[in-house]
This record gives sequence, structure tokens and C-alpha cells, in this order.
Amino acid sequence: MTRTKAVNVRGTEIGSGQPIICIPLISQSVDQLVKECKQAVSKKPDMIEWRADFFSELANLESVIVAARMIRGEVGEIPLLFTIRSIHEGGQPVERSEEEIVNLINAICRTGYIDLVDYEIRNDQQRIEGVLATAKQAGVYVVLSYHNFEKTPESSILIDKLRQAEQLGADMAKIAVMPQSNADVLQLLQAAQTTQEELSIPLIAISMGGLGAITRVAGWMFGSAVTFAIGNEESAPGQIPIADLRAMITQLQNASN
Ligand SMILES: O=C1C[C@@](O)(C(=O)O)C[C@@H](O)[C@@H]1O
Repeated sequence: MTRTKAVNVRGTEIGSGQPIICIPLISQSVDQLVKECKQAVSKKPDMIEWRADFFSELANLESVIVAARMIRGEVGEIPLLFTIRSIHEGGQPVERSEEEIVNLINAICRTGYIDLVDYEIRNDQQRIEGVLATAKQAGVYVVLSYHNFEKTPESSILIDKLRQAEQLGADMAKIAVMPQSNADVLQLLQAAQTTQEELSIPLIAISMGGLGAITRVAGWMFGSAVTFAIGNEESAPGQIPIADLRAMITQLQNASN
């Protein structure tokens, strides 16, 4: 059995067993983003995700860099994850080719404003390798991710996605899938539990929607390092407001100690 190595981002340990609560930012303009970010920071999340696929000026690199700088100015030392979720995996429609997206991700990595970047495992291996190389050089951690907003694929596929992320060289592996039944939720947790014992990188495993909400509260008990919570508005179904989520996690931790 390999022991998972926690990733240390600006002093925050991700994958140490203590769940990291992340608030996603989903505003469209710089002004709104700054407001949303101030509110998010006041709720003391462990991590902030900028879901840049919601940003209306994503086509303009200068605007993206300005927004990233403003967000960094607000978050201080809170780890910042940069995500352009594709429409294929539940993101917003973005009129950019994959090559343009990769160029944008690489440019943002080089600014030093972000700490982690999410990139989907479904992309070409060459592009993934490009993002990994640039991120590594810039000191940015890479989360290789897989999402399915329709269903929960069978267990072997879930486990494969997590393994594949590690094999490709990710610093973290992530899956978020939609359950149709309680059995699907158990399948996701089982995949996390099985994989955490063999992976050497932290993993994130989420079952979405109402049925999957329990995984946002208790996923850490099965090896999931990060849980996404609502700051102001949800970025995916089943997310829980951060104060409620934190209280529930604390209760669970107290009971299980
Ligand atoms: O991929 C994820 C996880 C997520 O989809 C969720 O279900 O909480 C929310 C997204 O913002 C994030 O990028």
C-alpha cells in the first residue's frame, strides 16, 4: 500500500485527512467576482475555486489576468484553484478552441496568481502533458478531473479515472458524478475508499445532487480530500452552504474521534 502524500499549498495541507472546504466563484464580471470573492473569504473557506468558464471575458487574456490578480488580492494566502469546466462535463459554453484554452491556462499559470489548476482527463494526452509541464515549471499543482452530470459509471471506470490521473502525472485526482440511486452513491464512496489505498496523490470524489449530498459531508472518511460548498450560489447540484457543511463535518469528526 502506498501512502498518500498530502500536497502543501501556501501552508494548507490537502490530503492530510482533514477535509478542505472549497467555495467556487461563478460571477461573470470582474466587479461581481471581487464582490463574490470578498463574501467568500469572509466565510473562511480552506480553498477558493475560480470557475472561469462563467467569466464573460474569457476570450480576452488581459481581462482574465486582471481578474486573477484581483482575486488573488482578495484571497491572500487561501489556495486558489483555477478551473475552466468544459461544456462536456457540466461547464458553461465557452467559445474557445481547446488550443486557446490551453494557451490561456498556461498563461494564467505563469502569472503566479493561482496555486492549482483543474484540467479534464478527457483531453488529448499531449495537451494534458503540456499543461502539466507548464504548471510544474510555474509551481502550480494540477488536478486532473472527470465529471459526469448524467450518471455514475461503473466502479471500474471510476477507479480507472483516478488511476489515470495519477499515471498522467497529476498532483491530485478528481471525480464528480451524478447518482441515480443510493447504490450509485455507495459505488462512488467505494471507488474512493479502494483507490485511496493505492494512490500516492490526494483524491477528490463527489457524488452530486441530493442523493449524493452525503458525500460532501462524509467523503473525507472514505479518502476524499476536498469538498465544494456554497458561498453564495451553488456551482453544482447538491452543494451545501459552507457554514452548515462545516458544522456537520465537525460533528462527524467529534463523533468519530
Ligand atoms: O468539479 C467540481 C466539483 C463540482 O462539480 C461539485 O460537484 O461540487 C463543483 C465544481 O465547481 C468543481 O469544479
